[in-house]
Amino acid sequence: MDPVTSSSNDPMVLIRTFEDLFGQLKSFNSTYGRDPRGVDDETRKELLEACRKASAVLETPFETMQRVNYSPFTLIVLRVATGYGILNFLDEARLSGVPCKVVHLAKETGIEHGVLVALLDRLCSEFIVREVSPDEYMGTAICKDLATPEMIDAFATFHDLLLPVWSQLYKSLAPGETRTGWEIAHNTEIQPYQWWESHPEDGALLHRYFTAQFKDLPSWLDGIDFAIGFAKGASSEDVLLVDVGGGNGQESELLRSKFPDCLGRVILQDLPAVLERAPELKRIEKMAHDYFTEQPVHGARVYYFRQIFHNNSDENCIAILSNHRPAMTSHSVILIDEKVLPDVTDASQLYTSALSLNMSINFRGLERKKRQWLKLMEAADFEIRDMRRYTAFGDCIISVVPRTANTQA
Ligand SMILES: C[S@@+](CC[C@H](N)C(=O)[O-])C[C@H]1O[C@@H](n2cnc3c(N)ncnc32)[C@H](O)[C@@H]1O
Repeated sequence: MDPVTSSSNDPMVLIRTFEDLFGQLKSFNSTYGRDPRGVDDETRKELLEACRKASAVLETPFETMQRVNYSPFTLIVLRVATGYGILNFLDEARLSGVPCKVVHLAKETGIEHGVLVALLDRLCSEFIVREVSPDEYMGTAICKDLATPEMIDAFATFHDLLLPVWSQLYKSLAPGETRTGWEIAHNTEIQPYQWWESHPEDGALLHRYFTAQFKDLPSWLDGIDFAIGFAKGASSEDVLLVDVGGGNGQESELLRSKFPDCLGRVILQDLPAVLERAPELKRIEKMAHDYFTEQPVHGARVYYFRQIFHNNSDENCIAILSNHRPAMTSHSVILIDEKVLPDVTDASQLYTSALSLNMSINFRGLERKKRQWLKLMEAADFEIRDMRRYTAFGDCIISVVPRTANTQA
């Protein structure tokens, strides 16, 4: 049903529906403490979507306009609140039961009293904080989840590195404009990953974010049986996995920790500056390599790409695949760890549609729908052997091999 145009014919039915719903939501809000025990994730997500739709329909045009216009402040306020440690003070207040006074926060952060109150009021309206009495606040259960080092990095990445670039999308789409949002925002032709190589602080922040962002979700190794499917019969000289563009190497490390008995080498490849900063990991070899040049490691069981193809246009992806074809033997497979979006969109695409725009604005890349993956592999002359979803956010492990078999053993 179209949520905007449809309406009930009978006002009494509508009034009763409002009353029932309001009563149920009030009861839900007073009993549900951010604890989904007993409710399956599918049901939780469906309810979330239904609430979001209901909330969009309930808004007046003025409310919609103000919500949209001020929406960047959610990120901006959380950047300040995590970066200045405000959420930590408020979470301590929650734990101790003693509210945190604005004068205390002003002294600790150096932020002016009036600005702090406005920040805290915004956090209250996001249900992250609650006002206990005038000028006294306390964190909620949501505050606890956001007051972590990983969240500081996440909000800093999006606020400092991405938000200024996103705001150039409109300009980048103007007739005759060929630059991406990234190129306009930075007034450069240097592409993001090359630029970050010479901006070590930003590069390190970004890679900390990449390392941590999915740590609470199932992993690609929950989607496949690596030991049976790929490592069977491998000797210690064989290359088990090449983690192409593997960043800090957390996925290689995960493989080693989940399958400590699998024989074979694990090689982490990325740009030189990234590998210099990456931690040393046990039983993982580092090798600087540009994936736009021919893959030097021949005959690996698996060439693994997580979040590489979405950073690249179809043309670039075809070049990357072509650069791997000569290295692959009949034992080799490419595993692509990426989102496969549904061919028909739905309201649950709130996060993934924004992710796709982010890829386009920065890299001329995109999150691909199933039909786009099929078309890309067809154009690259690769065959999709398997496509397995392992999270509720469309993350899939896609196994591909060259369609024209390599003549090597
Ligand atoms: C989105 S990150 C993904 C990192 C890692 N695979 C992960 O999932 O956490 C993309 C990675 O590709 C690397 N990269 C970008 N261009 C590259 C190139 N031409 N050759 C090799 N690696 C590259 C980046 O340095 C970065 O580590």
